[in-house]
Amino acid sequence: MTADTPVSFGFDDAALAALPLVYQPGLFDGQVVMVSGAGSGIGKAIAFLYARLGARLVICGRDRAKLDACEAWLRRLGSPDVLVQPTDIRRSEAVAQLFDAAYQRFGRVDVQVNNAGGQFPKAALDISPKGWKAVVDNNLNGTWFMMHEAAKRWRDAGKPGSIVNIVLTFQRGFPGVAHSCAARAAVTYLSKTVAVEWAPYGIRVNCVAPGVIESSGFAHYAPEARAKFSRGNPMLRHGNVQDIANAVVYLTGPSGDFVNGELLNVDGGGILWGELWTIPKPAYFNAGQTP
Ligand SMILES: CCCCCCCCC/C=C/C(=O)SCCNC(=O)CCNC(=O)[C@H](O)C(C)(C)COP(=O)(O)OP(=O)(O)OC[C@H]1O[C@@H](n2cnc3c(N)ncnc32)[C@H](O)[C@@H]1OP(=O)(O)O
Ligand SMILES: NC(=O)C1=CN([C@@H]2O[C@H](COP(=O)(O)OP(=O)(O)OC[C@H]3O[C@@H](n4cnc5c(N)ncnc54)[C@H](OP(=O)(O)O)[C@@H]3O)[C@@H](O)[C@H]2O)C=CC1
Repeated sequence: MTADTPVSFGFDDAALAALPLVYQPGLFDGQVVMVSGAGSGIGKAIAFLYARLGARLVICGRDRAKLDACEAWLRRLGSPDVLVQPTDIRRSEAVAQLFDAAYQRFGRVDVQVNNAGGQFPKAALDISPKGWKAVVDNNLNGTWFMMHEAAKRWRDAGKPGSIVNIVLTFQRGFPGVAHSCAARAAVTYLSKTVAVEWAPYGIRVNCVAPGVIESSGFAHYAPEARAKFSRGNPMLRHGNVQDIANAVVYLTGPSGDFVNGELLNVDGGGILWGELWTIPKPAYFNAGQTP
């Protein structure tokens, strides 16, 4: 491989579409599932799986070309209908338009998966005010606009619903991504709070925390950091995007009917053992060690 060779991470679309199913086909027949960030990585895997289980899909992200490519697969995989609506989740008016379009087309939304998000690796001391705001806006405010809009419409229509927010394993802190750690912890406790407030409306709210999942998101990290990712958990390997998709379906299907306000770590035990550096590991932590 040369420096110019494009690197891709995770399954290609054909491989993703052919993974073995652990759920019954038809499980989501008649239901409408909204997935943000469905044009790539984990979000695409989630959308593919719901399509294979019979759901109609509403997919959003900022990049229409990626969403259009995904739509073609979703139809091929068995989704009876798909709405593509490019949306920046940070813009509350765009989120409202997304819901207007979804209700106009399908008259309902049953499941919302807030997967869109991300960050850049940087030592906390070096994060600029603009960079901090961009990450918090994307991951906390954007997710909130989506959840809020979904829940208002369910309450007004007297219909139940289920939300899953994709966060990250923030529980031990996360050196190199302080902005995202703060935002995802906030989303998790926001979710626990509204899981109670919205229970009277039949709305469940849960979170999934991926550990290191080999996906298109890897491209945002330095090769030196990536090379060590697989050693960041007791299983000494990456997870894959289907691990996360299966967890999301578990929470939103009949299997998750009595699960509410929960955070499900899908990380190979990474919060219990192992270290992950998205920035170079400071020499301080190697002091006194023999090579
Ligand atoms: C966590 C799990 C680990 C897990 C540990 C190991 C596993 C890793 C595997 C992957 C984990 C993932 O989460 S993968 C998911 C990764 N995917 C993503 O991050 C995609 C989504 N990310 C984004 O859209 C962006 O990067 C995001 C940070 C949110 C900002 O988007 P915006 O378009 O609003 O922002 P921009 O206009 O580009 O930039 C705004 C400011 O942000 C700062 N900024 C933005 N990108 C920057 C960069 N690469 N390096 C420095 N600074 C940057 C600058 O200050 C910018 O100001 P100016 O300088 O003035 O312009
Ligand atoms: N892969 C991993 O190991 C881990 C991933 N995660 C989280 O999982 C989620 C998916 O990541 P992954 O698939 O790996 O990486 P990707 O970079 O492939 O996915 C991020 C997705 O979010 C969308 N997105 C980002 N910002 C916005 C926005 N403002 N409005 C709408 N869509 C947006 C992007 O779409 P577009 O480009 O079209 O805007 C893209 O499809 C992210 O929240 C990520 O932080 C958490 C822990 C670990």
